[in-house]
Amino acid sequence: MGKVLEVNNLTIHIKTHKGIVQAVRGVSFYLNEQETLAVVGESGSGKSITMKGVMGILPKNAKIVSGNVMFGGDDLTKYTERQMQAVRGSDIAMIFQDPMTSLNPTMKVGQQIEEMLKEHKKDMSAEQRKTRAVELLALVGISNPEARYKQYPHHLSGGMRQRVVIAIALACDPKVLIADEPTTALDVTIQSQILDLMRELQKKIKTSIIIITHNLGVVANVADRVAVMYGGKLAETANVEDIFHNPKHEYTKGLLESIPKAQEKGHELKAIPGTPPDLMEPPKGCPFAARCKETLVVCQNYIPEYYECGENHKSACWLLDQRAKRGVSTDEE
Ligand SMILES: Nc1ncnc2c1ncn2[C@@H]1O[C@H](COP(=O)(O)OP(=O)(O)OP(=O)(O)O)[C@@H](O)[C@H]1O
Repeated sequence: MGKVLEVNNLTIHIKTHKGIVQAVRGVSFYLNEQETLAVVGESGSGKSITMKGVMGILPKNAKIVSGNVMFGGDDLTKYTERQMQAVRGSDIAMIFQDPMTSLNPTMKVGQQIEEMLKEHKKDMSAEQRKTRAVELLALVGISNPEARYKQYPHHLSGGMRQRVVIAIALACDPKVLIADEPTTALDVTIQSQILDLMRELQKKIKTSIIIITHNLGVVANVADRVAVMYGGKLAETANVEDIFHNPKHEYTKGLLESIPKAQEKGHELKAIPGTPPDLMEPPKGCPFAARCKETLVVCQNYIPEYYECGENHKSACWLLDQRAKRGVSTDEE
């Protein structure tokens, strides 16, 4: 399967009045055609800034320091803002956390879908746009789409609004859809409906999807592969089965223990003790060392490289080093 997007060694710094935040520190990943990749990590791990870097919508104080974003044979980091505007929406679309902030409250939902078409599909007639808008509303599972087309966002429930946001994002058949926490603003039942919808849509329209979330639990049924981020770096990437059944990074294991299990009554949730590192002064060694139960001295001082743990499976953990495996101390003591 071909790669639709490839990010290599992306490094992004954010300038603040207190200093420079090293928000993304040499992140590399790829997205295959028709695949769903989940990027998972606690708040502040750098997920959103990474994707904003990919989309060319970084805040003004943020800058790509190095690395590239390869899409269709081009490096998007070299594109001008005008070129990126053409890419956004038509080739790569992004959905944000809160559907209410992405929708225009003063415009009917049908019109909002048509705006997207007007911008990117200039040869469509008004009639074709309307037909397409209604078709898209139906595609995202909105019943009675003809009537909904004429309604304003406040007429719709939260789940419906999120469906409209997805319809707008899909209007121009993007090759890649990036969904940033598409479900946090919604209740759990709606969350799973939206994720099911994304799964279904992927089969129908063959888009590649990146889902950004802090909740590893919600991606179990939707993702093909998972990239776990921590402290501005990727900790582990693997197929979803391996992440759940054969995790290699202590951070991934910690995230798994903190997933609420609905069936198990009295299941004790174990939040990972401690807090993520300050990215203004990132630790010298493994970013997770300070919270890791298995930490070695080497972890404090040197950043681990990525160890191959199987097919599509890489983890940045010193415990996977042959020396640690043989019981030889990699510590300096
Ligand atoms: N506009 C900004 N100005 C300054 N620092 C920022 C800005 N946006 C993000 N950061 C910092 O960059 C780092 C990465 O943030 P990012 O939003 O990418 O994390 P995240 O993993 O997506 O978290 P969340 O799930 O809370 O969105 C954090 O340390 C954050 O405080």
